Parts: sequence; structure tokens; C-alpha cells
Amino acid sequence: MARKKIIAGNWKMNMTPSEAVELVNTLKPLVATEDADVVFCVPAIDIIPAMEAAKGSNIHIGAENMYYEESGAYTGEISPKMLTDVGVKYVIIGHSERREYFAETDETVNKKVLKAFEHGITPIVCCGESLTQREQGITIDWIRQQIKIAFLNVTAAQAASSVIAYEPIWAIGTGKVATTEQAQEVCKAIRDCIAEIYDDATAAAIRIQYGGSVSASSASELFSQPDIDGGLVGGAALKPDFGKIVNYK
Ligand SMILES: O=C(CO)COP(=O)(O)O
Repeated sequence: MARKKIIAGNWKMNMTPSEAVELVNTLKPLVATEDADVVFCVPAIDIIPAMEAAKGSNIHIGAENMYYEESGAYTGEISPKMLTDVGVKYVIIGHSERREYFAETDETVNKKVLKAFEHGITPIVCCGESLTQREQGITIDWIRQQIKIAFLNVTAAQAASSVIAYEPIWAIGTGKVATTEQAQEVCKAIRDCIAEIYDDATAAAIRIQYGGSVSASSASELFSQPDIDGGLVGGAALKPDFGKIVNYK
């Protein structure tokens, strides 16, 4: 069965709650499609107003992060229950910015992935290499390690329903998009790695996105690759251009 594309925006630390409502209202008609799942991952404080604004549309509102405990003395964190209570179904886990600025590791990513599944939230699990790693020729090894640890103790059924975002760090926010060949090569390697951990059926079901300077002009070629099932979009998700990305065909 063909995999349905999933095209997600990662708003990062942008948009106040009132700006979020405005942006959802602007994008609503532009991203209307049956062909792809459309997700806006927004700052925690924007989740509720964005959901209200998205009501009746095909937009799913997701989170950019969550903690791996249920509740307790973790000042500033958001629990999975808080997300599910308002109807969140997707959460980005282990974005490279979380790893770089907030000390997330493959181990905390794994804990969060397991916790998300426990609560019925689909994780969008991020991986990606630095420019040095690419230049040293260790991209595939590095990504395989990130994936293997992120999916420790995750069942095949859970893995099949999850989303992986391949985001080369050197392509994020730089305007330097990976070539179609580079993106396809790594997304295929990720699928092969999933087949190795689980089986071919799980690998055939899991959805793998590319992220890193995706634009209205690069989306179509990227998303037409056999192992690229959509994108995780930063800067361009905050503009009407996101409508063109979602309707890339
Ligand atoms: O980090 C990203 C999405 O998670 C990509 O960001 P840009 O699309 O701005 O490069």
C-alpha cells in the first residue's frame, strides 16, 4: 500500500498566540488537501488557540517537544498527558536544536519516543548529521546509530506508525537544501535500518520526511523520491508558501 505523505511545519520559537491564530486562518484554505497529512507543530502556548482556529480543517496541531515523565517537579516542562488532554496527536522529538541547545541525547529521545507511544501520540523522530560528519563520510553510520537508539524497545507496530524526519544539520535554516540524491540516499538508509531492526513490512509502512531549507521550489522533486514521504518544514511553514509545499504536485 502506498504511504500517505505527511507534511509538517515546525514553527520553532515563532508566533505569539494571536499571531498563531492569524497564521492558521491564512494557511487553512491553502493547505486543504486529501492527499497528505498536514501537521503544524507549534509552541506549547500556541497549541490551544491554533487548534481552535484549525477546527473544521484538515490541519492537525502538534507539539515541538514534550517531557518523558507523567507529572512532577520538572519546572517548565510539558507532559504527554497535557498534550493528549487537548487533543494533540503528533510531537516532534529530538530536533537538532533541542539536542544542541537543550542537551537532548539519543537516550532522552528514546525515553520520549516510548512515552509518546504510551499516550497514543505519534512521534516525529528527528535525526541528522553535521557538516563535519558528512565531510568525514560517517553520515550513514551516524544516522543508523541515532535511529537504533531512538527505537530501543519500540515495538514493530509502534515503529510502523511513527514518522522519522531526516534533517541534515547543515541544511537547517541555511538555505542550503540537500540534493535530491543526498536526501533520498539517507532516507533509504533509514528505511533499510528499520527493516534490519524489525522487518520489511515495518520498513514499508514507516513514513520518512526530509527537512532542511525545504521551499516551494524544492518540495516537488524531494517529495517525489521513493523513500521520501513528505517534509518537516521550518521557515517556509510560516508563510503562504507552505500551501505550495503541501500541494507540491
Ligand atoms: O529544522 C527544520 C524543521 O524542523 C528545517 O528548518 P528550515 O526549513 O527553516 O531549514
